Amino acid sequence: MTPAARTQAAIELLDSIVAAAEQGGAAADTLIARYFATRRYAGSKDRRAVRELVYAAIRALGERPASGRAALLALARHDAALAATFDGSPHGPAPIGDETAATPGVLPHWLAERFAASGLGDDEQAALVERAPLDVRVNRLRGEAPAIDGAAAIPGLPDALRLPAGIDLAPHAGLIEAQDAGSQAVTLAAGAAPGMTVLDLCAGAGGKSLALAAAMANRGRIIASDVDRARLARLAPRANRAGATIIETRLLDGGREAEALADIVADIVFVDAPCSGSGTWRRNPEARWRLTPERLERYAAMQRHVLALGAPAVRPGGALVFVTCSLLDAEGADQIERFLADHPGWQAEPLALPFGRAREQGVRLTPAHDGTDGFFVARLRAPC
Ligand SMILES: C[S@@+](CC[C@H](N)C(=O)[O-])C[C@H]1O[C@@H](n2cnc3c(N)ncnc32)[C@H](O)[C@@H]1O
Repeated sequence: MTPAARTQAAIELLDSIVAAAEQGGAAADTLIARYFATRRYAGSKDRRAVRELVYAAIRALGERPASGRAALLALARHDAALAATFDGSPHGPAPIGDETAATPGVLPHWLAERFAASGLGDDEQAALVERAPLDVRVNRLRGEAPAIDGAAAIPGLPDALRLPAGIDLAPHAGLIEAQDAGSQAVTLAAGAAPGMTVLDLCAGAGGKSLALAAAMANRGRIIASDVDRARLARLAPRANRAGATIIETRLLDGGREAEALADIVADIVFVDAPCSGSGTWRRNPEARWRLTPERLERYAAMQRHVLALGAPAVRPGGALVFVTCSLLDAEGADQIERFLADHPGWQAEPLALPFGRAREQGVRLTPAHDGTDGFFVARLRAPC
């Protein structure tokens, strides 16, 4: 592909990413994979260059741009080589005329206000869309850490490694799980130990269920539940590879979850609640173009729902651990304040984690402060 054709491809991809953000369509990575699946003429260097251009534009623009062309014009203003590819050649974009480029920024205006109100200023906001490192968890149920060139330990997390970008993890399936250091740290907050009964209420495909099983040395019982059949179905083969035999899955029927959970008396109920994912935007920065105040309120309502579902399954004196990968108080501290107001006798407990800072009754990890994905976690003790 010529440089101009690469620019045109990035424009087309950004058009579809903008439309998907508006209409709740697929993620940018999926759209990029689909685009190239039908364009076999694009070599690996072309694909990499187009992908980098697309992500550079996504990271540079806080507000959703009007079009892919407006997005790339914003980059071209400060990049003469890119501007030169708008040359009108057969597969390239039309020359730059008198037109409006998108406005650079980190976040949509309304979200910048919500972050500021949640105690996160400009530096914290900027770090939300920087590139994320590749962190993994060594699954001690399968053995010791393999020797990998460039692997670095992460202080405070004995099972974590930070790896150089682009490492192929497939040869280490079962022994190494891709898992951000922040995700590992909040799972430690559960305090899961061998012999316990743990309900992982929103288990998804089981990333944290596997970490809980390792923390429990594969002794005890983990019930991994979720309302999403497809996600939960991915857990069993992963657990198999990881040697985590104590995990049983339980598919929940949305709206009738309480009935399906009625028999459970758990030492720990771990609620990794559905959320905006604002703490993980380093990995999918276009997600900030999707969020609206209405969607945020829907997530907050789901969090209230799953917290209320989890509480009755905690044994007297047991713990309810609430986690979101979000930095917004609406999806963190505010949820805990409300839960405690509605559930007399419950108490938030102090947490000793290798990362994070106290935020009201919980702990918050941020990309700027901790170098991890962003999380909120709180541990609530049930009355005896
Ligand atoms: C943040 S994700 C969980 C990620 C997962 N724990 C992991 O570590 O990979 C939130 C999950 O909550 C699930 N969920 C949403 N509403 C739920 C409900 N009412 N009951 C149980 N799970 C629910 C979603 O399907 C989604 O898989």
